Amino acid sequence: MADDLRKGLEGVLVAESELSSIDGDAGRLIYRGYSIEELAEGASYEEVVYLLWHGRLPTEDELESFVESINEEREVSEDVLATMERLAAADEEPMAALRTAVSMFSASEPEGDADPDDLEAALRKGRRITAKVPTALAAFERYRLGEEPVDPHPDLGLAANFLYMLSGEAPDEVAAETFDQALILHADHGLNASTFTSMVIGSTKADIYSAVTGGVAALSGPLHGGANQDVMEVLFEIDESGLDPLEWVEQATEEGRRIPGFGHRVYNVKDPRAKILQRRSEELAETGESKWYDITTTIEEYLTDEKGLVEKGIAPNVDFYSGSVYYQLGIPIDMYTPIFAMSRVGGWVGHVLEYQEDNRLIRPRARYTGAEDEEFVPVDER
Ligand SMILES: CC(=O)SCCNC(=O)CCNC(=O)[C@H](O)C(C)(C)COP(=O)(O)OP(=O)(O)OC[C@H]1O[C@@H](n2cnc3c(N)ncnc32)[C@H](O)[C@@H]1OP(=O)(O)O
Ligand SMILES: O=C([O-])CC(=O)C(=O)O
Repeated sequence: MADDLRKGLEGVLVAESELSSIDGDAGRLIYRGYSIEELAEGASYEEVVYLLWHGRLPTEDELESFVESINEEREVSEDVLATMERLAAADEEPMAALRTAVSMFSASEPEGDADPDDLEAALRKGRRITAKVPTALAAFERYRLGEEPVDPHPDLGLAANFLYMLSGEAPDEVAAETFDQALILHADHGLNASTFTSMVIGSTKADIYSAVTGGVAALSGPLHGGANQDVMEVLFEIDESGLDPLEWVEQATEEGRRIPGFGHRVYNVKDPRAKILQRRSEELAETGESKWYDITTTIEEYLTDEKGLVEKGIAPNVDFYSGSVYYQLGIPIDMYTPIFAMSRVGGWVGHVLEYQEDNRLIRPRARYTGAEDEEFVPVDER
């Protein structure tokens, strides 16, 4: 058995997957062979989820019935709503509320505890989770505002409907398209920490609700999905500091601060999704507030040109520009990471089921560095 220790499992191959592939040196991302740029431009989030789950793009009819099958499952139980209301009143973090909601969804699962080897049933459950996450999240936000939840809109797709359920108003075309694109960009990304977490849970043949709940938990950390909120916090900090963004970033790097939204385990160059989101942020800045876009580009230029971070392989990741996009869409900051989760459900479900087709319990080991041959002394003699 190999004894080399790969901390953080960096570069370790643990599975084969047909879902997505990242070329970290070229800055290229594909979902099942299709470039992220083309999918972001031409597909909808539901289309991409279909692609991830079924291995090919849907026909028009297939897409229509897939969207319908998601829309039919969007309602959440009264128990979930009541819990969202209580958690909102208790000022709970949205990611924690979402984690709780996903865990609760299983209580109203119409197929009950299906056979763990029934992957078709698991996929239907995954579809129910995908459908319900936006409803639970939007309800949580409405309760926080002291408002009643808004029922899902029968004619809107997942992205537009989420914005509708947040505000009670149907979004304009630009907002709906931008948000849909953001969901596509976040849908899958190889064996990132949250996807791997879901796969580990799935590999024990625990159900898909458990696997997705674990995915939400893993995504919440600042080294992973939590970074998009941190980027916006940094932009606020800069704005409130009264410093020129350039001065701020000089000072911050001198203090050795890590800039959220920079660096990635796989990319050594700028993340292709950051490029797309940067363009969206720029477009929104043209008709709205340009401050946030300006600050982010100043930081990026400084870290690239002056600090040479990009030469060291530390470049903007997907989280760097998503914050300013969401902010301009009027989405509350602490919903950014839950939105990431809302999209990544597609990838989590896809990877868990793909792995289970040829399942092997995931169980690595640690090199033991503790004591040997200690003599046990009973507690009353210690
Ligand atoms: C959706 C996502 O999950 S994308 C990632 C979101 N997370 C962030 O944006 C948080 C900021 N970034 C980071 O903390 C890291 O880049 C990670 C966690 C994403 C990747 O980490 P790892 O691959 O483990 O790299 P690691 O943390 O070992 O850093 C390697 C080197 O790059 C430096 N570095 C990494 N990220 C940054 C950063 N954002 N700013 C400044 N320096 C950085 C580290 O200081 C380290 O330098 P050293 O070797 O001189 O000590
Ligand atoms: O791949 C990773 O390590 C992080 C991630 O989920 C992403 O970039 O979308």
